[in-house]
Amino acid sequence: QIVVRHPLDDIPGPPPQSYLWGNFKQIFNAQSWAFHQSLVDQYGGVAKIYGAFSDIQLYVSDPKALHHILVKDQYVFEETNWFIQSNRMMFGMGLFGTLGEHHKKQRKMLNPVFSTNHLRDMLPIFYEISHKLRNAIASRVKDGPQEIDILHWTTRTALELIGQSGLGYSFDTLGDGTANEYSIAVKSLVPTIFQLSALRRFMPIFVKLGPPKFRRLLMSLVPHKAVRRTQEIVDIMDRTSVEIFERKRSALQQGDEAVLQQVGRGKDIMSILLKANMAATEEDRLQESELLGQMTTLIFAAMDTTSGALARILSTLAEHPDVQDKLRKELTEARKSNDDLDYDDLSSLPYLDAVCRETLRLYPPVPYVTREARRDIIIPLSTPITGKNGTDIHEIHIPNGTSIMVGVLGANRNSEIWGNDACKWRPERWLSPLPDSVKQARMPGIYSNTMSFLAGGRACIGFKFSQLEMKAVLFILVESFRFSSADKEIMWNMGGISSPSVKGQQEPQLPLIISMVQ
Ligand code: HEM
Repeated sequence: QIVVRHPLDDIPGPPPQSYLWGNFKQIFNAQSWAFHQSLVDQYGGVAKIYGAFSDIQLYVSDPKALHHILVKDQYVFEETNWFIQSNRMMFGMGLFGTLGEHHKKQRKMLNPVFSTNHLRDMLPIFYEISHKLRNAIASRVKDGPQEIDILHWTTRTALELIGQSGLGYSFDTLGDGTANEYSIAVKSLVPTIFQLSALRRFMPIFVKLGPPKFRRLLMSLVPHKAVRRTQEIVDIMDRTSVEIFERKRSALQQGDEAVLQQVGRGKDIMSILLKANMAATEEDRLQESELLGQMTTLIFAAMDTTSGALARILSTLAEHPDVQDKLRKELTEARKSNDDLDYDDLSSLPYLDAVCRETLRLYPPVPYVTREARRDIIIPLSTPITGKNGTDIHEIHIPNGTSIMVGVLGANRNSEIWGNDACKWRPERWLSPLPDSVKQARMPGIYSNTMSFLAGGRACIGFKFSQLEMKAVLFILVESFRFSSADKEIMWNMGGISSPSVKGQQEPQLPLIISMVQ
């Protein structure tokens, strides 16, 4: 009998549940939190897991291995083919649809747009929207505490924040009027494509089936409601992007006065990008289709991440009234006059910063991402793991084609790095120097020794933008309102982006009791 050995045979990990599903159902279910955590607790920085048809994959949270996967050897460990191909179909040739040098060229053009200087200009927009949100909630709770689905409001706010400051376009006045077609479409995108998680994996085959028109026809024949809805959503997003883009371009051609008349007053990401692109050398310049592709990419990347993070912070504050009171004290003391705080003052409020960091560490809105080795490669580990045969493993030979789950959650909650209270929400940890183990771990993440915004050339381009918008919203909300838990069990559902719901109910929501601060 011939026994074929696999290079990853010695790596320990949980047994597959079945040949067909491997550990797939344990990894990708809405309540996989404990399973992800157990991979780190039981097996260390690298665990072997099985995908569908028992495809051998790795769950990685070891800092040095992550540095290789996301930074040093990032062009070996690219996004998976199905991710890139399905993103191209949905968002066009934006940052989520390109690889290698092409992606690098787009980042080069986009990075300066996210600079601190531009962010400073966006802060007034963030405040304006936060005040609208405040007024909308105040009108509902002025006569006494009310149960309010805060996710509904953080989602509308997050869309308006990225709409105005990203696209220079207002989708929602945060009033009582009905939502427009675009906001309805974009809000249902993530839940809809979540239903297509398995089908998306066939995208690399699908895109080879002839020209786009033919594929579109084929797509319309697939007997699946979510496929049809995705098509509708993509069409609406595409139509809107083209319309906004044309308006922007014509304003730029008409000159400064016309630019200033627009929502965002020409300070939004797309206006800056368009201007920069016109001034760029031939070699650096992006094509029009690439600029268009960035628009829905930005909305998609910014909306559910930000709204989920804001909702998570508010519900965690509701569970910890002492922290909420302490935070409110910091905010009210900081507001010396009626003015909103400027960029530097808002960014450097220590307790607000600690609350944001701690929530994003413990509850990363994107709990994992996937990558795929595009050739055989060896990666070293910071901490050796014990192989199945009892010997220490210091480096791993990864075969071409292996899928990697980058364990954001696992890395952020590692007790060897963060201490025994790694799984506890404790903002105070950020107010004194972090333990030496955190510095020594050298986690490659771009944000506060965590992986929440990832690392390397595909790390979150909007991470500073996101900090600032969240702080502006939290400043206004927490000084005005008191948040407490409603008598309902909240489930946080793991997915590409995590979202809350009430136990026993499907649709995303997060009810909290809100009252005015007297
Ligand atoms: C709490 C909020 C946010 C979190 C936790 C977050 C997290 C992430 C993560 C983990 C990635 C990597 C995804 C992957 O490789 O598959 C990413 C990428 C990205 N994010 Fe964010 N993000 C947040 C907010 C934002 C905001 C507000 C913006 C825009 C203003 C933004 C724009 C992007 C873009 C464009 C990418 C793609 C980058 C690339 O491929 O080069 N994100 N984000």
